[in-house]
Amino acid sequence: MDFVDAVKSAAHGDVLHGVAAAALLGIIFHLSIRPIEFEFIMYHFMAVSVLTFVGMIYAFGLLKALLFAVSFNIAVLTSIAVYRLAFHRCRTFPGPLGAKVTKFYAARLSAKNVQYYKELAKMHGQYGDFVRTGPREISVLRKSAVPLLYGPNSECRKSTWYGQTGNDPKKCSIHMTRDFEDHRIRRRAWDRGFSIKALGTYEPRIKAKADLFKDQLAKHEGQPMDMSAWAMFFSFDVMGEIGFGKDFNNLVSGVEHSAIKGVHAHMTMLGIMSTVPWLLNVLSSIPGAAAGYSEFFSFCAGQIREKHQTWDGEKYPQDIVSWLLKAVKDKDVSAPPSAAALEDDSRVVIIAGSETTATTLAGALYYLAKCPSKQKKLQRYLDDAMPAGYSQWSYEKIKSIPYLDDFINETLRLRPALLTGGARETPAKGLQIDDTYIPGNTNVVVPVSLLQRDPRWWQQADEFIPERFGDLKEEMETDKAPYLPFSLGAYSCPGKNLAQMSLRIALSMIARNFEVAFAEGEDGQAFEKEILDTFTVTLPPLRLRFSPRDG
Ligand code: HEM
Repeated sequence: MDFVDAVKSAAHGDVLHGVAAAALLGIIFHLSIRPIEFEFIMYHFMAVSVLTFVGMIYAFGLLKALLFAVSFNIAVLTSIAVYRLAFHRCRTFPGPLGAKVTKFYAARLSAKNVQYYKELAKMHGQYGDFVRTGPREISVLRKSAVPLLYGPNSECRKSTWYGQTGNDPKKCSIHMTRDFEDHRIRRRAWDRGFSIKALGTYEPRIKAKADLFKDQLAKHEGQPMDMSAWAMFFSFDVMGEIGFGKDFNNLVSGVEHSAIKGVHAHMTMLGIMSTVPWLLNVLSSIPGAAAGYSEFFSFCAGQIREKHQTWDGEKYPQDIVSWLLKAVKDKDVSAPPSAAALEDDSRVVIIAGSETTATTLAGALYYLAKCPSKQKKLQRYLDDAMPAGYSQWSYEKIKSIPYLDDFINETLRLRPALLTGGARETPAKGLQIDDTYIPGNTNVVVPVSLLQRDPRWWQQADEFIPERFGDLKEEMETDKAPYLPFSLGAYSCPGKNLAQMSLRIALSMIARNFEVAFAEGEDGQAFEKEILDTFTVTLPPLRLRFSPRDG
């Protein structure tokens, strides 16, 4: 009996044949969708499934429809599991059984404590440097993987993770653009906004924000202040100013901007769900499901509208979004290809620019408090550069204090702003990493936070030693160790110089003007151990006390 007959017989009450036909259909369905990136049409598939189910109820009645649907789904899932375990191109890689079958395994691990990077560490401890962490995902803990995945000649594109907000390159941000060529072209508009000349226009405005920060620290002299929150206020205000030419007013009010609140409130959920590449895609397609972000989305859209009206296209752009608008106005090929893409880019400005800088600044302040001798050393360099006090501050002066950069670099080594992000997909021909061949079209994760603390390449790996980037560089073989807090290559961070500028300005202001110590009852343990892996990092509170140094 062939398949059509089977369906007919089902219609005539032959339930068993119907169930078998549905199961067969399930297997055929799985085999036929295997070559495509099905995660990107999952939402459509689900919608079609619901319609088909309703049609089946109409044709066969509820009970039979249920039976056929269950049979179809069990067959699909069994076929997927058998294929992934026994026939998949990644089948020979070791890893937990659950991870080999489904990415929901990673979601479950992430949901435990939202510290997926720790789970990755455990898996690498158990299975070695190459672990199958998803059906077609390998996590690699090898220094040699870095240039192959992120180097200038890498042929690896962004992984399927980047398709989770939709896979239309005309509508998504630069960060979610997976196609090499599309990305390369769009990157030019961004890079103009971070040129040396553009940075020169940003510097005095960042300094003005740092001075507002200084006023708040002085006002709260000796009182505990949550630096996870205040570092965020600083960096959001900087990105408001440099990203949009707008005052977000966090530093003055001491309150988080309402548009950002919703984003932060949903960061944990985002961190868990984004481990399954299609889950966010499906949810974001359901009207109302992303309500938590709606204020942030409409805020950014409003900012773009406002800019369109107020921006003088003849003037030299004063902020990053104006650089993107200029590309649109000039009909430059690098311009965001649609209004939706421009809006998405504006959201990236805030998220990519603020969260990362804030967590790094909070991290640096943590180390100031934790390592008083390093704090003293940094203060000596700053005092030498400004013997008569902070009034002598200039960016030129602090930029040439190598220890300030060493301090920031070491913070970024121990506390990178992206703990496990930045996965890449191997080219169709695959990728050879040392003696291991990774098959083509496989997502590869390089857990940066583990790599940057790996004792195989880093001496006294868990200790905060800024000198490893300076006087002890040769002795500690720093240049040979894997270090990529801003990632590397074509998709690396375009905002690196801006971030470094903000961090130098803020850290030099704080260390020059204040003694930094843990507040009473704070020992930094939670800040050290309880950071959440939500693509960017979510920090627990860090209560510090600031006492003025001069007078
Ligand atoms: C300490 C601060 C910062 C750190 C550690 C950092 C780190 C990173 C990393 C690791 C990536 C690569 C992400 C990936 O591969 O998916 C990235 C991308 C990006 N960053 Fe940053 N970043 C920082 C600050 C900034 C700032 C201030 C901006 C300014 C808006 C910015 C804008 C971006 C953008 C637009 C991308 C996407 C680039 C692309 O896909 O071509 N970042 N950043």
